[in-house]
Amino acid sequence: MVRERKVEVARRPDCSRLQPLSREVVEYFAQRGISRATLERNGVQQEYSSKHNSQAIAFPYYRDGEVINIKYRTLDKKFWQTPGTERILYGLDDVKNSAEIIIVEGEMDKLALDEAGVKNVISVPDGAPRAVKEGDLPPPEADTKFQYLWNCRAILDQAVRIVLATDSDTPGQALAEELARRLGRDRCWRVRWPSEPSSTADAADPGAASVARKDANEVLLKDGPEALQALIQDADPYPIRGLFKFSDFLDEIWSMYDEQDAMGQGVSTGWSGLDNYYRVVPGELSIVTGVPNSGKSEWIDALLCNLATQHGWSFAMCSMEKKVKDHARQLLEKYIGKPFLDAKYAGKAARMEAQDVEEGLQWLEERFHVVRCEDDELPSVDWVLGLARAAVLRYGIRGLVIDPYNELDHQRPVHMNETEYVSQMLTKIKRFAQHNDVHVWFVAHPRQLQGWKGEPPNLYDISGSAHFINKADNGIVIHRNRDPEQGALNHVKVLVRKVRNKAAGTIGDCILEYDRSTGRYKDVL
Ligand SMILES: Nc1ncnc2c1ncn2[C@@H]1O[C@H](COP(=O)(O)OP(=O)(O)OP(=O)(O)O)[C@@H](O)[C@H]1O
Repeated sequence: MVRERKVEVARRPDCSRLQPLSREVVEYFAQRGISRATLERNGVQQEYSSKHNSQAIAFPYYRDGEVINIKYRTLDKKFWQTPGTERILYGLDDVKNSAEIIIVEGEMDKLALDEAGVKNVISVPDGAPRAVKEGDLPPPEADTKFQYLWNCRAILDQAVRIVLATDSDTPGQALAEELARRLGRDRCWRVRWPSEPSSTADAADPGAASVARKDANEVLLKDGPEALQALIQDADPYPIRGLFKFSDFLDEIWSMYDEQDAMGQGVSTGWSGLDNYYRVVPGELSIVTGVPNSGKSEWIDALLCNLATQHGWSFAMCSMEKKVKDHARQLLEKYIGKPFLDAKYAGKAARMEAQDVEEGLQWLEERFHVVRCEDDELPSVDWVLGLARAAVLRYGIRGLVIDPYNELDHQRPVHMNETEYVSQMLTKIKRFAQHNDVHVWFVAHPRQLQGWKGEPPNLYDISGSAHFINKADNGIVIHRNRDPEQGALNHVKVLVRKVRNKAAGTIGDCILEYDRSTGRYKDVL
């Protein structure tokens, strides 16, 4: 059996007790710049409230000449509406068939604009929310707070330009956002109410009248009808998420100019020879490759040590192939400049003292954060980026190392090929880098090279996908000579094969000299 749906019929308010405005109420409006003629045009009346033991202003909400709701307001600002009535917008009959509609936050602002000769104005009935509600919009039938919009949809749908003239405070701006979400940002504009001048000259003059205005009524009262009309006329297009103008980035553009783009040109690697080709820019992604044992990890560690000591950077490192104690040893050797162990690799160099270890450990504590997966499973890229984000918030890291790529868990969905998968993963990493202003070094191995004769691999040799090179901001190949006839064995080539940001570098090769006992690199002069 089909259950009969109970249709709720909205109540109509009782208009029989409405009275013409008293002198006191007319005077109240006059003090706010609103004339008797405007009040009459909008049918504003009054009614005695026994509950409040005072007269209340009555704002009738008309639709097609019929009173659908009445909003009451005492002179000391107590508000109520007839329960059970249909919620609609105030002033609806003034915007019938209007291509342009102005929406304000209260009846007083609607009347203020009317006074200034701007008639195509409606007001929301219930003021502004405290904040924008997170998450997706509810379906219209569940959108109780904004039911008035859905009830007036036919009229609102006709507007091609909707000017949001809600208050300048936080709730007013939240209301503008909630309205724009529902009405469509592309046809919304917003009024920029005058704000306090920021110049110290003005601030220093306490006698200067405040120029900040919160709403239409205040502008009418303090600046007059023409000023109010002009503000409505000059409304700005409502921002559309994801669609910008360069002027939205003026601060960044000018600070880049004024500061000679100190960060955009990157910071020194600590090796002047390499700085000609590669400098480290926060927010970029560098892919580092090289044949096994070429020294990729060693070189990245040495670079991080330089960045830490010379620029005070700190890092999160996800180096899955290394034991933590070995990684600590390698970093300490670079920092202290002495071998950690009395072992063959140290040659004749004396090992570091316990005091050096103490000092170095203190430095490691400040500069490096280790990302490690405690269980046997391989970590996913999302897991690594989640921890790196935590390290940004907690420790302010400027760099992240993921070494190597193949030690991440690659659970590729069945519908995705490897190219798509790598592309999506690198997009996540780039987004992380950009949003957090963190430089990411991503180590990827080349595929097995057939008939390899000792030459450096190509970036396109990286196993998996050409996306590595396409998506990277920088592509670096680390290569070391293993043939004494070809040159010194401790020479390491840093082959900069891709640089997207011309302010930070260019393609080219640099040779560094490796000191096996300390793991340090220096320029070959
Ligand atoms: N120029 C060099 N001369 C001699 N030994 C070097 C040189 N560069 C690096 N090494 C040594 O090679 C070893 C491997 O270095 P590292 O782990 O950095 O290489 P990798 O390219 O990251 O290796 P893998 O691809 O296997 O991860 C280390 O013991 C390091 O000391």
